[in-house]
Amino acid sequence: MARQVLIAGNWKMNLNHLEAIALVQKISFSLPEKYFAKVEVAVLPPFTDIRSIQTMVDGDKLLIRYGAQDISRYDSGAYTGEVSGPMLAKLGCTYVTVGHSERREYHNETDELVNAKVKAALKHGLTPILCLGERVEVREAGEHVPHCTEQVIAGLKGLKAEQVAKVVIAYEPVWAIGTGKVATSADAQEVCAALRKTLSDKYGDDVAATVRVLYGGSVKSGNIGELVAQEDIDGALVGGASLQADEFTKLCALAAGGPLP
Ligand SMILES: O=C[C@H](O)COP(=O)(O)O
Repeated sequence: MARQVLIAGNWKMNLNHLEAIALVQKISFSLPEKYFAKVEVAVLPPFTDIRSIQTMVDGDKLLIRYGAQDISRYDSGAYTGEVSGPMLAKLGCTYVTVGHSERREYHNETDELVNAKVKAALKHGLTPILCLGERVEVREAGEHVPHCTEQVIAGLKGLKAEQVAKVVIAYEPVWAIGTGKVATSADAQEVCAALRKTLSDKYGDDVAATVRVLYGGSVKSGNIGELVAQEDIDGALVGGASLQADEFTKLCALAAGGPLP
């Protein structure tokens, strides 16, 4: 079964709500409609921008999707600073990243918490983008494949096969994030194929054939073509390059097979 390419722009902690409106407008109006049929394009802004984007997407019937960068494991209650699944669902979010390496590192997120957040997203009809990837020392030790397959098993623990089929996985080697050091397409394919094999072994071939596996880490218009040409890479989670309208639009067009708009 053909998996639709997904290009998701993770804005991280950048752009206020006015800047968000300007960027989404630019992307939506510079990427012709035919590209949206070939590639699913999403942005993942800070929480404070989501309502503004929802209003614009609904009002102008834009084809771009959007989501959040994190979700609480809890639905409501005394959890200061948290944002819940029901709140994100009400804002029309499609996606939510879970377990990004920056949250694992700076907010001490464990596999157990990441797993709880994946479940919270699914419970509220959001698609979790489960992020995982190895640090440089793990890669240098040649342990990157088992490291990543263990992370995916932990992140999906307790889910039924039909729930796993709804998840997006993002392989992001930590050493390639924001560094300009992109993994070679062969390196990325090696891990993405191993992740798919793990899904197949645990949940069956149909699930493995359905789940989209993205690559993330210094993705740009210059390398997206080669990455999405790999058999097991179904798109990209894009950081820095998603903050520039021209570059992100070009990247999405190339992921769709071009030509450039
Ligand atoms: O979520 C996105 C990744 O952390 C990649 O960021 P980057 O494209 O700036 O390397």
